[in-house]
Amino acid sequence: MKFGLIGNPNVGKSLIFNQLTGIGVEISNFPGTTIGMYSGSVCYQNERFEIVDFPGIYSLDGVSEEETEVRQCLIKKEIDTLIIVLDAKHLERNFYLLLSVSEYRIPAIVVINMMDEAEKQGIIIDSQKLSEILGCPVIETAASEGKNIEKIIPEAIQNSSLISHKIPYNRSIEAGVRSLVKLSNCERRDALLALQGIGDDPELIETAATISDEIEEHHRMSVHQILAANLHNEAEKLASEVTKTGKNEFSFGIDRLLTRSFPGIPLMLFILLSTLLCVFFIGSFLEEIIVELFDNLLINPMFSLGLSPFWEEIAFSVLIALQAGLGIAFPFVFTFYILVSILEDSGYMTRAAFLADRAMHRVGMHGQALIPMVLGFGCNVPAIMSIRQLTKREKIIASFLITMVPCSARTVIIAGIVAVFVGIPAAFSVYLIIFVLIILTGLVLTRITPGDQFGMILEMSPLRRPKPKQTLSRAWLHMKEFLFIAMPLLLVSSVILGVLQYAGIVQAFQDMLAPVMESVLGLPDYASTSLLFGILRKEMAFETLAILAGTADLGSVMTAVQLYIFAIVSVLFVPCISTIAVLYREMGLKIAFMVSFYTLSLGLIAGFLLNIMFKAI
Ligand SMILES: Nc1nc2c(ncn2[C@@H]2O[C@H](COP(=O)(O)OP(=O)(O)OP(=O)(O)O)[C@@H](O)[C@H]2O)c(=O)[nH]1
Ligand SMILES: [Mg+2]
Repeated sequence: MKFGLIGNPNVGKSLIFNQLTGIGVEISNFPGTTIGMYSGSVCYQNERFEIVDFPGIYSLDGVSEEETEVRQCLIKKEIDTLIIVLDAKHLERNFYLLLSVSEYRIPAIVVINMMDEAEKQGIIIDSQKLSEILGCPVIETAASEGKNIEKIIPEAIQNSSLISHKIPYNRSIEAGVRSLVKLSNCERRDALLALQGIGDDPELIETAATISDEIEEHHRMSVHQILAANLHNEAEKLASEVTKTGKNEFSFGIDRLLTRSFPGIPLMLFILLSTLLCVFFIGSFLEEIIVELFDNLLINPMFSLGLSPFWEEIAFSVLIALQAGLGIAFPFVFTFYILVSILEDSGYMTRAAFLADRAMHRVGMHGQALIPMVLGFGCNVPAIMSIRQLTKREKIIASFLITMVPCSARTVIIAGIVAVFVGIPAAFSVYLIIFVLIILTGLVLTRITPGDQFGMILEMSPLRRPKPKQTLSRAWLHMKEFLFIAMPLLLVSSVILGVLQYAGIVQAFQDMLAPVMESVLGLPDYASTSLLFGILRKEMAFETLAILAGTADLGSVMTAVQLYIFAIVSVLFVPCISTIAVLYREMGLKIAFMVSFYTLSLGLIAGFLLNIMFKAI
């Protein structure tokens, strides 16, 4: 038996999935967290059951990749029982999806989650009545408190049933569906989709087109619009039948402050700047401690061992790699993710996205494109994966812009090199340069990329107090990736680098590129090797610089200007290999190549211009 958790974005599906399976998929107070499907297993009475966490969707008759993916899964009957998760505070909107799902004739149970918040807002829900209307079990839960989660699986196994509630569609739609079912011998659900032009059977689509043309002519509305209106009306009716709303939402007043241009925008700048300052301060404080411990306890004692030059080179490379990885990246990455998790879980991120929306429109993208951009601050890889929901034109623009967004690894470079060795104002100026370049790139691409620009409603996450446990576990989820993927990669690369250095190959490579490094960028020759390693993972540009310079105290071997230029070039220069790989998968070779070429040129040109400018001063 296979269960599927289905529901709108941000209703708590992944939290429920984690609690049922013990797996730790990412959860956050930001719509669209889950990208793709996660599968896990849950044990009940000595039997194992599979459970799938679907990405959040608003409807099943859209054309976005997520909606298509979920729809296909339901059509192919890959799921035996659906667990439909609703947000108790937004039943009306959530019922829209529930009603569309009911057409798929899959046994289901309904989980009304977020009951804790609904109760606080004085919303009373008659779940008994809802269960009677729908003809399937309804459970009230509060996943953040673990309330009633244990009831979900037993109920789904024993009592799940088809939703018997019928949606009163417009008469001409019902007539159209009936004739299509008779003519093409298809299922009712397929007829409903075919009338909207969705489906894989060209014959069915063709027959449906003649019927829908008639309906559309008669109603002067598309079938899609008529169906949506019918579903909306029914969802509204259902919600009013089973809910009683109490007091107004407490966040209303605060929300007005946060989302108005004034004081919203100054507040946003303040919050974002303070977040970066915290990363810089806490990160450098922790960094100093770790670097010193490494120097005193491991690196200096290693030199007194009297190893042969070859082994000394290797041991030194490994120790410096460990020092750079743990001492430089760890403090910044961890602090960064804790702060970002707090901002997201408090619900502030969607408010910031809302404010930035207007600016984004000028850059040619709508609110929904902001979600990938915000995700990009963490890591560009999931950000690129989440552009699937955008239109082709926006996908192209987003591919360029997201790969320029300073992700956590770039923050490590900016914080670890510029903030520590050059100064905090200089670190902010790097962000400023990047943002100006992102805006300029966006402005140019909007002009030259063909296609329409659409409007889009961005859903606000509720404002809530972040939970320390959840914040820490999210930061840990990202740290795990750093420790188990980045650290081994760094260690292996450092050994290879050590061997190549011993064999003189690194020097030969650097000599070849030395003219570019020295005369164009004003950097020492070994910067070329670091930049190359930075393509593996961005922060490795910084870590290998420390390895090649032979010290984590970069200020003693490079000037402030050199460190600044190095940071700018490595931050802009070619996205990391994982980003290029997802770009290739999502957008094809041409775009992946164009983005890489563009960022490479941008990095080198910016470095060159800065070099000339600093020389002139
Ligand atoms: N107060 C409260 N918060 C909850 C509850 N369930 C989930 N949350 C919070 O709601 C937010 C969204 O939870 P997720 O599990 O990521 O939601 P999702 O439905 O998987 O979202 P998408 O992946 O975007 O579709 C997180 O911050 C959770 O901690 C609940 O019952 N009560
Ligand atoms: Mg999720």
